[in-house]
Amino acid sequence: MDEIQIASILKSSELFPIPQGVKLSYGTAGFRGDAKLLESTVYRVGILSALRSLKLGSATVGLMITASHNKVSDNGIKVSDPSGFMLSQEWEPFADQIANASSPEELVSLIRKFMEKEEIAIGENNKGAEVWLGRDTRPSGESLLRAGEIGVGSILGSVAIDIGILTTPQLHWMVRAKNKGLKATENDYFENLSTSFRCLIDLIPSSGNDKLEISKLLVDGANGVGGQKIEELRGSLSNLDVEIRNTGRDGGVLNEGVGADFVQKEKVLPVGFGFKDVGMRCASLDGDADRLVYFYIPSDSSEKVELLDGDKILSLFALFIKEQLNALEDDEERKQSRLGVVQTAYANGASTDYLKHLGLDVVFAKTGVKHLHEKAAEFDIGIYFEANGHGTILFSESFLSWLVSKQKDLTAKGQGGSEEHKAVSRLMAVSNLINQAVGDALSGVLLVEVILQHLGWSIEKWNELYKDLPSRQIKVEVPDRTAVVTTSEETEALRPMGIQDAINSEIKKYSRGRAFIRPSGTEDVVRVYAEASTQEDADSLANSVAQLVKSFLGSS
Ligand SMILES: CC(=O)N[C@H]1[C@@H](OP(=O)(O)O)O[C@H](CO)[C@@H](O)[C@@H]1O
Ligand SMILES: [Mg+2]
Repeated sequence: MDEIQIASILKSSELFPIPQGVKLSYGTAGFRGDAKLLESTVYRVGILSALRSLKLGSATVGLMITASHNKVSDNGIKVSDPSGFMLSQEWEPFADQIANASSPEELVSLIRKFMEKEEIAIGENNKGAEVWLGRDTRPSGESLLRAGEIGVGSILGSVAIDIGILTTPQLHWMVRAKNKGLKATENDYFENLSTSFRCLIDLIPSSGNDKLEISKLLVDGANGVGGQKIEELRGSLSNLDVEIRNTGRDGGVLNEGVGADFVQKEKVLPVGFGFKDVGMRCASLDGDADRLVYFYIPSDSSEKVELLDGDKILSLFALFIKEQLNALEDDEERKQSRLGVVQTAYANGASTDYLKHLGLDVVFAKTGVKHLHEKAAEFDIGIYFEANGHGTILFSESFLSWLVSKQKDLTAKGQGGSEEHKAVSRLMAVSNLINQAVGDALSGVLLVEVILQHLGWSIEKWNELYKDLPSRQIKVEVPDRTAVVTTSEETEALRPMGIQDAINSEIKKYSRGRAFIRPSGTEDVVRVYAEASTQEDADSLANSVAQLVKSFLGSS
């Protein structure tokens, strides 16, 4: 790193002094916290993303300013690798180090060491870095984005491009497309969704179409960016009647009493929905539209909703994909294609039983989509979902090329109209529709909708795939959540010593009891999850485990 470069970082970092007494960690999904304290973090992640681009031959890297389902006064930042996936976990320690560097000099020294270790050069012979920056609708987003731009710009020769207000998955999709040399604008994203949706609609068997009159879908946009983007997309979609509420334009506050996180955790109606909507098919997105859950109001006697969470969306997708694979009649090898599903410890036990019953390979990963994504990528078709509604379907490159050649073969043999050809075409359309980079509520909604139309199913019928075991989640505020250390699958606590034995004794008291604790990676809390055969038991088990957490760790 030469003197001019050092001077550039020293000068710009003076603009963003680090707040006192804040310890930042890249966490489950990037840095998050009170927006007022984040400028220096975003500036520094701007530097990191420029270095990441240089490391990967000046490929485009994405920077997304969002705190997803957190309250509106929070914000956050996450990095999209050139592949469109999350930032490589190998770089997270560096992200932590520079975010916490206490002075401009320390920052420079950390960057210098890291560049040496990673053999990153900034110089005339290299092309500069390119970083695309997006943000959600939070009011703090604009000034944070400027801080990110200044961070990128402090690495000489780098270009920062402001892509504007986007959903997180849109930015990931655009970055992935750009680096694959494909059309990568927001319009291209919309066009890709509407074309592949249309294709799947056209492939619906006519008997499926007759069974169900297409009823209106109600969408809760969490007062965030997702509802606004569906509004933009709606014009180019036929066969989908959708009404969008909580777009954020009608005075509602982001994530307050609305959105996928609220509906999934509280299992009650979001603001803007009422008894007039009994029986309607409803979907809820989160603040940055990478999560999706469905729900309906079963009767007009309570606020409670019937929730169709990420597990149920995963089950619907798995069923549909399996049906298509089964139709590949004459190809034993590909019929055996490895279709696998990935869940976390938060998956409802009944969903896991159901998926295993379907004959699927079910594997578990740690919380956080980066962990699920990695495992799903090991299959020909890997479907992953967190119970909270974040997930997608990954198709391996080799499976996709097989599909392409199979489609050609069948057409050449005059079997263009065969069931097998249709199944191949459906799988190809799904791979285009569903966001291969990250979970995406927009593409998720479209896939759910077209599968329901294909099967001729109502939301109630879909809900009957299996019955959720009653569950309860609680957040416990403690002085130091890092005092909880878990096993790699997060189902057992190794520390504090003795707490797991105490939890086990509680679990034993309940039929189908299951419970675990883990420190949140996005909030300053310890999370408690419990499941049992009745809601009262799940609540009571969760409460007693929460008490244990308080007595072992103290309450704050
Ligand atoms: C129980 C739960 O819902 N945890 C969420 C939450 O992580 P925590 O580490 O539990 O705070 O936010 C993550 C990012 O959105 C998401 O991936 C994850 O599933
Ligand atoms: Mg989100």
